[in-house]
Amino acid sequence: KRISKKQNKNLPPSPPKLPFIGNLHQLGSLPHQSLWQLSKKYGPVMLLQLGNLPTVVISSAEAAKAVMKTHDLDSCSRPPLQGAQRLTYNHQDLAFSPYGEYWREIRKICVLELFSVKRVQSYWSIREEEITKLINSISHHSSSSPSSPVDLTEKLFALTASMIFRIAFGTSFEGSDLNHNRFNEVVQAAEATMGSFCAAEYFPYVGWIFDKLSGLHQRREKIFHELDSFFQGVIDDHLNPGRKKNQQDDIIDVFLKIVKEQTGFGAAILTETNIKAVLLNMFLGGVDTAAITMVWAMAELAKKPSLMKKAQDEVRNCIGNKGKVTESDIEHLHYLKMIIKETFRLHPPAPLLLPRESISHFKVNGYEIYPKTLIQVNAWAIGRDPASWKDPEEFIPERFMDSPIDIKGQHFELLPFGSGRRVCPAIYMGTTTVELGLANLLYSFDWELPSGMKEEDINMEESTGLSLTLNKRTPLKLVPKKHL
Ligand code: HEM
Repeated sequence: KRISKKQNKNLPPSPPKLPFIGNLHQLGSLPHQSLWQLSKKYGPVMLLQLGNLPTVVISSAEAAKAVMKTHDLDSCSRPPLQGAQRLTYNHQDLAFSPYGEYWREIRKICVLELFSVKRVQSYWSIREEEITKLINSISHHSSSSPSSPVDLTEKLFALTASMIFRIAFGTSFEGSDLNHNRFNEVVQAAEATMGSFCAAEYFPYVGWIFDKLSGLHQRREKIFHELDSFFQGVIDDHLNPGRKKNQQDDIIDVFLKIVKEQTGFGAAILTETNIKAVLLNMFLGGVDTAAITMVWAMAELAKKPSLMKKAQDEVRNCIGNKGKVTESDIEHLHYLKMIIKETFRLHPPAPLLLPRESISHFKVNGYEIYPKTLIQVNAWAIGRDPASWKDPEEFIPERFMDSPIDIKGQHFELLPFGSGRRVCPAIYMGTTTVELGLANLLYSFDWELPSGMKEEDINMEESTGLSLTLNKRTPLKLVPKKHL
């Protein structure tokens, strides 16, 4: 109804829709790819009707700049997604909270206190210790069964989960109530239920019935209670005066100090619920994204051994016999940084970023965008746009050799972390993890394909589903040969 009232206005082009579901059936199992195909026909600013939700899809650097820079303030809210509502304590987190006083306050705390360069650097020893554990476990595998492959996907997810766990809670999995596997399962399940098809999102009034029948509602409740009681347990433990404190503040210590010292937090008061909601963002935002990036980078290098060798020569010439790469070495690894940018271009971990919602009326490329429209920026499509990239399907890190393009949201042809007010607040934390992890894998081992496999056999398909992040469909398995 809302759209038909505006029929005489200049709305973005739309593919034909079906009654009731609109364009939902056109999303397919890989929405970013389906939307990319549709954008080739309907243009870089396209209007879809997803059930009840008018949705504008942005698929060019120029249109992304118009939304995320020129009209950032008009478009920087988040839609009140039902999928995320329960798990974020009614959108009291940072990532899904609507634009307003609360979001500004919590974002300020996160940027200044939790994800600042100084804070992230203070956790250097956690990152280095966890990477040393990973290298030791791969070395052990390589000496006990020299020609068998390791599952790098599994190892790298375990690595990033352990790092974030220690940074957030000050203890490792071994010292906690929840074991490693169960914790990973719960985090993956939380992510899946956030991204999964939630009928209530698209069909208000009746959608909840489908969600009850499909079991989505019950699954979400179960995950919510498990995560909530775990987070509460760790917070209670930190509040216990008899607790033996680490030398260094973990994220819960930092938060609890803010709670204790706060005189006022905007109009409201920061509570334990807010802490739990932001902890959830850290796990859902921080574990998968860095692991996925390392997996894709290793898969691309395994497909192109000459690039793998070039990267190894760089890191080995730089580090010599030191035994491991440390964070201060990273600034010298220019080729590695180009590999990471190229990986982000072809495999942005969040291909559609996070959805935005428009707050006021504005125009993009001459088309009208109305308030309360959902906006999806297709970073995956923009990274493959031939208008911005030569040979876009090819993995060529050298394209960044003399290029000013970086990944921090100032160059709209490359947006792995988004841009504008909603840009990822943890870019430094994410890139540091990826750089250090990859550098050590390349320094410590030569990587071979499992016997009988050729480079062209490596499966580069993306995992299907409506998850917010985009993983490689099959695990990456390579044979490590210890270098030193
Ligand atoms: C390689 C690593 C990472 C990538 C590629 C990534 C990507 C993104 C993207 C695309 C967004 C949405 C931006 C937008 O809407 O324009 C985002 C937001 C966010 N990310 Fe990250 N992220 C990474 C690491 C992390 C880490 C390590 C954390 C926390 C520990 C984190 C926490 C968040 C939060 C809280 C938001 C929401 C910000 C807001 O809405 O104000 N991310 N990230």
